[in-house]
Amino acid sequence: MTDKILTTENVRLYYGKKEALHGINLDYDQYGITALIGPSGSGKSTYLRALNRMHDLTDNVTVNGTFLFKGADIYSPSTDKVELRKQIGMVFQQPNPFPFSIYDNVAFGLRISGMHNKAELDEIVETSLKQAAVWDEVKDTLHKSALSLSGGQQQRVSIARALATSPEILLLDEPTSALDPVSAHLVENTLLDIRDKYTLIVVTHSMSQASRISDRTAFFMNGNLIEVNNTKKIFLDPDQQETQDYISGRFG
Ligand SMILES: Nc1ncnc2c1ncn2[C@@H]1O[C@H](COP(=O)(O)OP(=O)(O)OP(=O)(O)O)[C@@H](O)[C@H]1O
Repeated sequence: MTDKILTTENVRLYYGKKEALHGINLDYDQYGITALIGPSGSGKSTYLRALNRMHDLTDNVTVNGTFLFKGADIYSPSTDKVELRKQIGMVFQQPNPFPFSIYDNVAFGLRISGMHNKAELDEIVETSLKQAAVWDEVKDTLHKSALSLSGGQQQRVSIARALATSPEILLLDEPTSALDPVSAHLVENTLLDIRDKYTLIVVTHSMSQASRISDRTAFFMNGNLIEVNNTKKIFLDPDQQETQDYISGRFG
C-alpha cells in the first residue's frame, strides 16, 4: 500500500508515432503544490493532461505507463472519466467560464451529478467561491453572466467551479499566464490558501511563480523529467547541470 495520492511510472506518450514523453516517473503526496517547469515544448502540458485522461478527447494520442490515483488504475477501461475528472479537476490557461451566470458556472458539475436541492447548491457555491477567494467580489452579482467579470475573477470562478465537485487533485495549466500581474497575484494567493486541502499540480513558465508558491518543483526538458525536489533545493542547489542552466536563464 502506498501513501501517495498519485503515482505515475514510466509514462510514455505518443502523438502519432512521435514519442513526446520518454518515461516519466513522478509521484505526489497528498496536499501541497508541485510546480512543473521547463522550456517550451518540454512536455509539461502533455504530462499534466495525461493525469486525468484529457488526451482521450484527442485522436492519435497513445498513453503508456502506470497511473495510480489512490492505488486505482486511472487508465482502467472501467474508470468513469466524468467521475475521474471530478476528483482530478482541471483549470486551464485561459479562464473559461461558460456563458451563463456565476452561480450556474459553479453549480454546473453538481447539477450534472444530479444535485438539484437549492439549499445544498447554495451552500456549495458559496463555500467554493470563498475557497477560491472571489466570494466577496461576486456575492452580490451571482446571477450576472460570468463573462462580465475580469479575467482574474473569471479564473478564480473557474477554480471555484473545479472545487465545487470536491476534487482531491487540481491540475492547473499556466493558470496565471493570461492575467495581469495584480490578478495573477490574487490567483496565486488562492492557490496558497487551498494548498493544505488539495493536491495542486501547476504548470508554470514563471520560475518566480514556482519559487513563490510551490513546495516541490519538477524540471522537464525534451520530454524527460530531469529532476524533482523540494523547491528551495531546485532553485538554490539543483543536482543536475541542465536544471542549473535553465534556472539561471541560460536557455528556455
Ligand atoms: N496535439 C499535438 N500533436 C502533436 N504534437 C504535439 C501536440 N501537442 C504537443 N505536441 C508536441 O509535444 C511536445 C511537448 O509539448 P507540450 O505542449 O507538452 O510542452 P510544454 O512543455 O507544455 O510547452 P509550453 O510550455 O510551450 O506549453 C512538443 O514537441 C510539442 O510540439
